[in-house]
Amino acid sequence: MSDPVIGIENLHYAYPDGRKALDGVSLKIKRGESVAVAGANGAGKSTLLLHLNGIIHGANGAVKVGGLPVTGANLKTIRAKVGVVFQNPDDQLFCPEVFDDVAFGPINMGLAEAEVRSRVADSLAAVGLQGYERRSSHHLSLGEKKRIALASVLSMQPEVLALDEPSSNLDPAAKWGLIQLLKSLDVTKIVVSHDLELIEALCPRLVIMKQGKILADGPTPEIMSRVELLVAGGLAHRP
Ligand SMILES: Nc1ncnc2c1ncn2[C@@H]1O[C@H](COP(=O)(O)OP(=O)(O)OP(=O)(O)O)[C@@H](O)[C@H]1O
Repeated sequence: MSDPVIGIENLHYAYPDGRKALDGVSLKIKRGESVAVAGANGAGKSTLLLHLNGIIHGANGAVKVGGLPVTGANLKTIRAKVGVVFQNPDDQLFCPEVFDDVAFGPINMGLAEAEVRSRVADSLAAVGLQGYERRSSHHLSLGEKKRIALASVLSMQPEVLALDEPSSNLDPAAKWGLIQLLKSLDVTKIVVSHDLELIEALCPRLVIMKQGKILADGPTPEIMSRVELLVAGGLAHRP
């Protein structure tokens, strides 16, 4: 595979308390791909995501974004390239007003005020929440908060969007709205999810993780048809 936008080579990670979360993960993702990462609770999916923009770093070059190793020295560049959207928008939104949350990344990138304003307006329009600039993030519905959290990442115009459980706790209409929105975005996507409907609708490629390792990686329809894999990966259960 030529020039992967994400290249992970034999990544190991244990949390400071010694708990092993990743045990030799290798994964290459091409520009423009939309890849789901699934697996049972505790399989290591979120830990993997946190490595992509260096929230966890220090893996000595095991993770590369556009060929650039994710290290402390490269964090600013890496974070402009990879936007991570957390499962819980309250972990992402911390400003009194929506404008400030969505403007935070562009301001941090040193962009001029006019460019910041235009990026905020464009990102809110992209998530269907035009005119929300002066609303309080903390007084929005969960579906709206998730969209604002996405806008706060889109405003940095990342090359890669990494999303942790984007559909969790959304009602069916909000979930399908989000799927259509994500489908319309022309960026590389890595989507951690247990939601088989979302995976089928959004991601042609599916990676299943188990106990810190990759158990399967291939075309979504093919992997979905292998019940034993879904059971082993904690995505389905036998009665
Ligand atoms: N901050 C932490 N400190 C210690 N161990 C942690 C920490 N965060 C996660 N772990 C452990 O690391 C392993 C992988 O966790 P991780 O959150 O990456 O799994 P996951 O696949 O995202 O699970 P879920 O589907 O429940 O979100 C688990 O055993 C978990 O208990």
